[in-house]
Amino acid sequence: LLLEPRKRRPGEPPLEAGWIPFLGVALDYGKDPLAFLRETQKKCGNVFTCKIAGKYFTFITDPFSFPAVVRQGKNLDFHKFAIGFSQRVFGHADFLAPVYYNGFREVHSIFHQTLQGPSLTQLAQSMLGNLQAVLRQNLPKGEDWAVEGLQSFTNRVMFDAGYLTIFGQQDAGPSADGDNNRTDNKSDLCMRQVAQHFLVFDRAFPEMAAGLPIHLCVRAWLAREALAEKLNHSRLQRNHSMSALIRRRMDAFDSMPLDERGKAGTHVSMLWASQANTLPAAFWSLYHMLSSPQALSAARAEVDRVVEQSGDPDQPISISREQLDSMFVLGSIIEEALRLSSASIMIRVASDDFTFTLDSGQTAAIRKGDYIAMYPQLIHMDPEIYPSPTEFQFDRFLDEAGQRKSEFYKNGRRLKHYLVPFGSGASECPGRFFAMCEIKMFLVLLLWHYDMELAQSDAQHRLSTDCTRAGLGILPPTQDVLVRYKVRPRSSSSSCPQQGQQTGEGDSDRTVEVTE
Ligand code: HEM
Repeated sequence: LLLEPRKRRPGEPPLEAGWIPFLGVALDYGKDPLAFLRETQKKCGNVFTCKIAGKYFTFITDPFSFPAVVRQGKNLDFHKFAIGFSQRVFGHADFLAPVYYNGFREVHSIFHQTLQGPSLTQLAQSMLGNLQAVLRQNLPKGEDWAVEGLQSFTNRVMFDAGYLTIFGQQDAGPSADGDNNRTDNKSDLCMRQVAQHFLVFDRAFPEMAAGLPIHLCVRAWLAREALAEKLNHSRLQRNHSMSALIRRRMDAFDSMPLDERGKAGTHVSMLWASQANTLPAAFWSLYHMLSSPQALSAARAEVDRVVEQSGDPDQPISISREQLDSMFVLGSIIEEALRLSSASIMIRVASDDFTFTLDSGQTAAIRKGDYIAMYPQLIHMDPEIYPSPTEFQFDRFLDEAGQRKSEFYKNGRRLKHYLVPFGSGASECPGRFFAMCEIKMFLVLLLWHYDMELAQSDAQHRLSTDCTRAGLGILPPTQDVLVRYKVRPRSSSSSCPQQGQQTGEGDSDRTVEVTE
């Protein structure tokens, strides 16, 4: 029965089932999803169903119809797909089982309580302290240029600071020179191992997303188990300066009928969610800024203006809520980098047969169990919405007054969903404000403390995105590029973020607040 070709029923959207049994159009889709969807849209219109690896996906490609999907009526379920996938990849419990239902709802509400609103201020404050500490430990202090891969540099700094902010740090005890605030070699080595395991695990995501069982991706499986070992509750309990997000999740999981490995699996999923998109997004923001002389000079002027107001340039940077919010140039650079590199897919499962009505009034009959999919890259690369869509224009998200631009049009109508790197509706990323904030702070610190430029040969050629990860979020570059950097001469005494130290929420009196 599985091999019997599905017939299009009256009222259903056009069906692209390909000619290969089971796979359907999986190969064409997998080669270049954006090109495939554009072609099919031209042929079939704004709604069509594709058979991909035995499953039926109905793509809604008209951005004006997105709100009807993300409003998530009773017929469209987000959790069924997301939890099934997450369980398979991270090896945690099946949270759709009735025994976990109430506990899971509570766990889900923790995202918003700890990543947004007043908690975000604390989290951002902690991240700023950790970023300054990591930079202080890693960057050259003399006047010579250091040379490194931009991706490896970004991953190192952002992974370490992000990890310490979310999971806290192991108590390393006083170091030989008596400096309690320094991370000694032992815990530094530990952090490098965690980062290495994370990258190995993350690299296997395209295969796992395509359905390959993790046990067949042996290196990824071993890396995942090593991460789960690091994030088990007895170890985490020894960490200090842990975020409220993880503290509250630990309490919630302790009150559920889960074994220790099952609890650790949920923390591995949180580690992945907090890092997998942030690292490439930070990379592209920095890369595009360094590649564009206009972007770099506008960003530097903005940072100098804002940071100089905040007191003693020799002290670790403190940034108030208003100051961070007033950095529209950096905001525009990050949003433009996200627009160019984001290739996520939003999926819902039809929990019943129903009829979907598009914004135009056109209807489409949907079968129970089919997937409804939206692919925001179609919007991000639409030349009608974004002229010269493949070009980086640092001021694309600035209006005439130099403030954040939020008016974009298609067919003369204003769009609600013009930039969707964080998803939308029930599945919208709860960490989006924190993500914007941490990338902004990363750029502020680099611009303030360092001179940085792409190595000459790398400055001339354009990097491309790694499309094998299409559907998974922010695409990384296909290769790394060299960057050189040194301490920015400022005054005789100011150099790098000297006094910064790793901080947890509430550890520091710096003020960093961000707007949602
Ligand atoms: C630039 C950085 C980021 C991007 C582009 C991004 C993007 C996304 C997207 C597209 C989704 C929805 C996936 C879906 O529809 O299934 C998502 C979900 C999620 N993200 Fe992010 N994210 C980023 C950073 C973060 C950070 C820093 C955190 C936490 C500290 C985080 C936590 C989460 C969580 C917990 C979910 C799952 C939400 C749920 O199950 O309802 N993300 N993210």
